[in-house]
Amino acid sequence: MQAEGLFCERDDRILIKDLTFSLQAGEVMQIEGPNGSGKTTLLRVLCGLSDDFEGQIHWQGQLRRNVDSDFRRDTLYFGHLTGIKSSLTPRENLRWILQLKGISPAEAGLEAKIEAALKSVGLLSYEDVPVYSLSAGQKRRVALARLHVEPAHLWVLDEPFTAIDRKGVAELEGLIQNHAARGGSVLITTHHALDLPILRKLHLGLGKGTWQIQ
Ligand SMILES: Nc1ncnc2c1ncn2[C@@H]1O[C@H](COP(=O)(O)OP(=O)(O)OP(=O)(O)O)[C@@H](O)[C@H]1O
Repeated sequence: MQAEGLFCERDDRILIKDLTFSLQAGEVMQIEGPNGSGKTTLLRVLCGLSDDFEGQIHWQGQLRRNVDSDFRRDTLYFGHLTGIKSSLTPRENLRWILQLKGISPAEAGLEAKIEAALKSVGLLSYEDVPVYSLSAGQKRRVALARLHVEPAHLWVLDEPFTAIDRKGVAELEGLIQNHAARGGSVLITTHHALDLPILRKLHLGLGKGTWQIQ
């Protein structure tokens, strides 16, 4: 993904000014900055969830808006609202999310994959209870199970560690590392100090749209 000359303001406050960067296959980029500096806004802009910006975003060498359906198919967006439905069970949620990506529930091996994903996030024996009866951390874990089953080149993770216990944090770091090692790309916002080898940082300043890449 390449972003060129991004400019973004909200409520007359400039969040991002003249931001240019690229994210290559195998790279993890952490977007950091104080509360309200524009991290979520930037992720939403990059993913096409907000059109309120200036500048250009390219995906696989093409303007992202021209290849929007390819981009969505190849992107996993994990936001503050995780897209998990409370009335469905963890198993049903994963089936539904995969269906949205065009994967048929009848696909060979899919049920075993879903089961393995739920086991990996510590939800074995909770597969068939409605999500509304799970704890806050377990609900986030249902959403994190997507990372095990949903095929996507680009992971966009907005504060994925919220409500996750220490073991879960280490597991998620491992997942991110493996994804990058397989050639995937990751954009992540977190206030947590990440322990990952392939890590660039984009720091957003608070006010006037300043930024810095390390
Ligand atoms: N749709 C919107 N309309 C008006 N203001 C908005 C909108 N979206 C975001 N903002 C404002 O833009 C600023 C940046 O918000 P954003 O959620 O991107 O920050 P953040 O860096 O992710 O913050 P945090 O670390 O607290 O999650 C905030 O002051 C917010 O109120």
